[in-house]
Amino acid sequence: MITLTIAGSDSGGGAGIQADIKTFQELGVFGTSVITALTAQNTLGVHGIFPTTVQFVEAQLKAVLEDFNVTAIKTGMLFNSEIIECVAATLKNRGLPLIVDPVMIAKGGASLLQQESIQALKNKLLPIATVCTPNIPEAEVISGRSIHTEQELFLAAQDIISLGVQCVVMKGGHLAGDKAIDAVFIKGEVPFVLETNRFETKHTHGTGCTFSAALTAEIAKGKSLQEAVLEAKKFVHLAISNPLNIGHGFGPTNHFVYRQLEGKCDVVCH
Ligand SMILES: Nc1ncnc2c1ncn2[C@@H]1O[C@H](COP(=O)(O)OP(=O)(O)O)[C@@H](O)[C@H]1O
Ligand SMILES: Cc1ncc(COP(=O)(O)OP(=O)(O)O)c(N)n1
Repeated sequence: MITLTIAGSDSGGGAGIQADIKTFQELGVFGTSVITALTAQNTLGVHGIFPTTVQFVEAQLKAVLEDFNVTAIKTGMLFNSEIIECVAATLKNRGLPLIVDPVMIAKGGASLLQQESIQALKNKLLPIATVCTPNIPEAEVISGRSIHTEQELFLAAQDIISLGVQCVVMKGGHLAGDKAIDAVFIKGEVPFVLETNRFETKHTHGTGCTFSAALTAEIAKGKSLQEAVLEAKKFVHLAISNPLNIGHGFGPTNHFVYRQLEGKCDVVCH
């Protein structure tokens, strides 16, 4: 199985391309990459961004797609409208599962997507996406609604599905409470929730990238959306709850532990 991640590089190794490739590897799929931007980043924050030219994004896409039999693709940090439009035009009509993690702002506050690119994300990329995995602030930006209640969460998910996405996973890492809850909306099906205990830690850098990469790996293996989101939730929960304590700030998660524990993790599904 071969996957492709189209995302930014995190020199600190906890998020972006690096988190994706590590996750693919741990889940037994071969990862390829298209790098949209270099970030000078560590556990203390994003210190610089150097975007790739759209011509070179296109060259990387061509090189990977003309040689490898890719079975699922994910996007992360896309940075600007030109890159989004290039990615969407290249992937349109290929019929491959596309997982869009609509990365906008790093936890430290750095902007990883230019504000004026939201329309390109909504109008070009999401209509060809299989799954979109927003956290709550990203879902608010895409849907244009503030999300404080279950009803607002449901309506925001419907708004995103109406853009053409088949499945929306609303990641609840930013919600308060002692549970880490993600709500899964699949077009035409009854929504469900995946729930684990919330692990008290500051080392959550790259959780969203890791979750969406695990989801992509499982979809590449041919798992159903329901099976794939469950396995991705297990992967990220184990990675968060067994921290490595690396760096002086908000550290990365533990990408090794899922394999070491053979994926054993309690997730409540209701
Ligand atoms: N402290 C935590 N304990 C357990 N799970 C968490 C914790 N923080 C986030 N998660 C889980 O990590 C995944 C990524 O969520 P989130 O942190 O919201 O994404 P992002 O990095 O895009 O903001 C979700 O499955 C979420 O429930
Ligand atoms: C290069 C790069 N891509 C994405 C992110 C954001 O990752 P995320 O999983 O949302 O985690 P935080 O950075 O928000 O902790 C990133 N930082 N860098």
